[in-house]
Amino acid sequence: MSFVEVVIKVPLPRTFDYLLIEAQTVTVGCRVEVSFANRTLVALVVALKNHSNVPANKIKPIARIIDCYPILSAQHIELLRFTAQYYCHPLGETLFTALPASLRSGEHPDKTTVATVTLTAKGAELPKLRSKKQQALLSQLAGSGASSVTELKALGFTKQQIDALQEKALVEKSLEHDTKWTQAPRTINSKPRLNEEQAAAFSVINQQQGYRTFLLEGITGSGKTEVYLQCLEKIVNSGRQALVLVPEIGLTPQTVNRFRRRFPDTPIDLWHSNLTDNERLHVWRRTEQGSCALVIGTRSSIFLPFKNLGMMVVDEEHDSSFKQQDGLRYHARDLAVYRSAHANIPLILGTATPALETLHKAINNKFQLLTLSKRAETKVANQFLLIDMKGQIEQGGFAPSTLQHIERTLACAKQVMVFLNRRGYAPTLLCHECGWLSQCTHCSASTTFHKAMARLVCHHCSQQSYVPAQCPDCGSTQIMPVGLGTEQLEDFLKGHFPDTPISRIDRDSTRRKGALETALADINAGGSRILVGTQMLAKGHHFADVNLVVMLDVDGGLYSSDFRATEHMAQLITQVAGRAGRSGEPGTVLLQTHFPDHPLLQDLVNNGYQDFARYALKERQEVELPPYTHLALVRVEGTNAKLVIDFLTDLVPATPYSGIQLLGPIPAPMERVAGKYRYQLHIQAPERPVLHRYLAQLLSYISEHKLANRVRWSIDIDPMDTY
Ligand SMILES: Nc1ncnc2c1ncn2[C@@H]1O[C@H](COP(=O)(O)OP(=O)(O)OP(=O)(O)O)[C@@H](O)[C@H]1O
Ligand SMILES: [Zn+2]
Repeated sequence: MSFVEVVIKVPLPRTFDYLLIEAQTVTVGCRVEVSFANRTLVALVVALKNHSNVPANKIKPIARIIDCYPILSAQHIELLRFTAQYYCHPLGETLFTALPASLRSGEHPDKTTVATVTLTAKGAELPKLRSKKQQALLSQLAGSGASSVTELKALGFTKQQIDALQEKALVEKSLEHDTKWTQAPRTINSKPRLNEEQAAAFSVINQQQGYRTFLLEGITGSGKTEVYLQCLEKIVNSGRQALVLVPEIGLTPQTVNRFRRRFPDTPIDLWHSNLTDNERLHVWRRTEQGSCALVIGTRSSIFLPFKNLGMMVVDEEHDSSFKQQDGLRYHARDLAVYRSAHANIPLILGTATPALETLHKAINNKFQLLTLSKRAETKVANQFLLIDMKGQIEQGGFAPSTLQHIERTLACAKQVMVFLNRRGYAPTLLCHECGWLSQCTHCSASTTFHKAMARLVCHHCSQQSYVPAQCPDCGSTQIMPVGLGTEQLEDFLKGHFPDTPISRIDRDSTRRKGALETALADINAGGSRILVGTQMLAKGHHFADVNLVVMLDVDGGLYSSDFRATEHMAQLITQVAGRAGRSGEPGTVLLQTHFPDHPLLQDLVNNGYQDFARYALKERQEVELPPYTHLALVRVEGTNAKLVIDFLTDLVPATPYSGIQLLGPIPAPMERVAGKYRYQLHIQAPERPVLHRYLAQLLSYISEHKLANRVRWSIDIDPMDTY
């Protein structure tokens, strides 16, 4: 008798055996249909065996075999097995999380192909068109050759525009996968000559055979991307594929265009959360069949099944968007390290502000440190100025001297960037008479006042309500906004500089499709002179004319209960500051703070992130926090606070476990979100194997616990924040 061991998408940390009837053949990595708890479900075969411990009268046969060929290779299953085990997540859920939705639901892997678009001979003549967008699409294609739909969409083009050109017979779509690109040498467009430091880093990486992780620590604007591009050239020229992981908001048209311009006839695909299910399936298949050379993708592209991967790059490796914050809480950068070691290929982690974990590994020679200490285009470093806000008479959140700086910069025909990491008009409303504050009724948080929408919005559960005309508590009409948001900054600046065009970039202003692309294009064309924005504006952009960067409210990070807060603050300040003075003249960075003498802030602005980070590592070592110890969180939430606390209390053993430190149950920093109470247990160990052994025991204890089904619980390995 033959049996198959399968995983199913259920939250149980185990596999299931089914019987293979004679004449049925199936291999590991194929999907089958099985009956499970009176339902028919898609399952994935992870092993074949001759024996099963399930009694013969209990074992059920497979209902149907879906695939003749495996949809996951053994090597890929191995990566996902590791992921499941490391992140203490059920293997079934892990495998199904990695798969694109269409494959999860049992559809044929070639159910869909999303076209590649090329100019026809008629299109190549670039006829004049009435529609500007269609004209732009034509010239894009003239420059790029065949382009994937995912790429064109990332550049802001739409399906309608592509279809319109097809109707006019100016473009054609082809549906086939082909690997022709691996044979012909690629066209590589002109590139700058690397400076000395870039050349040194490039030659080390380029000579690397097999696995090695490089930390490319290069200050903002030092030309890290240029180093990636030149390293990738060798990979695609040898017919191998590469994955470039970028933060969620790093996938800008500018980034895409940079790769496209350098590799004009190389198949490039994009992977991010806005793809349709069909597009996802298509990119998945293209990587698997080897028909695309480069994927630029966000976090989950780490699970793409490349046929012949030759290199991986993680850009802005410190970015917290690489960590998934629910379900399978994996860190794409950490999995990239594992994956490249297994595939025996080089990995580049690039950043101006390495995560302390990464820096620690580089200092201990687990990773190789490569440094770029000079800006590629500007010779002089930016100047930092701390504006002491104590006792200042603010206008719209700005100190008078800040406004003077802005005025002077505008007068020199340069652009100004104003950064505040809070969207909306004001973070809360206050009743002047009784002290009432606008609070979310479902969360322990205040609701943000959005003036243009005339709504109060909770940024944690998205609940919206009308702005009250009177205080709900005392009936007073003296309700006023307190605190600052980007919407208010824009309002104020428009009043203060009435003739100056201003762009605001945050989640609210860019909700409409194409709005972000339009705003960025406008900034780059020099149309807007003041840019106001949240972190969407902070990273990766190259605005040549920005000469002054103003950061408001940097104090939050200095006094926070989260041990990573200062690290994140320093990264943010450095990244935002790096937007200034990117071409030619050095820029100025103004930080408004109430604590200009704070030692961390002083260290950061006088000695730079490099120095700050090494000092911060020492501090972590002294207080035995990651990366010197390893941390896991058990997070529990539920509508009944008592059940949540009882359950967590019960997980704390009566006698301590050797090598393990427990803290909790403690309330999460935001104790209630969307009506649920949230508590956590911190588990810390100096050695990773000790932590994982303990977690394995804990998991089996939880699986038998009578309260485990009455609350929502999860385990977070290497948590990025404690919220
Ligand atoms: N060797 C070089 N010679 C001339 N220009 C260069 C060179 N290397 C990079 N540049 C240019 O310098 C600018 C900054 O380079 P790049 O974007 O690669 O830096 P980065 O380190 O990736 O920046 P950031 O961290 O801020 O995103 C770009 O306009 C790039 O074209
Ligand atoms: Zn809420």
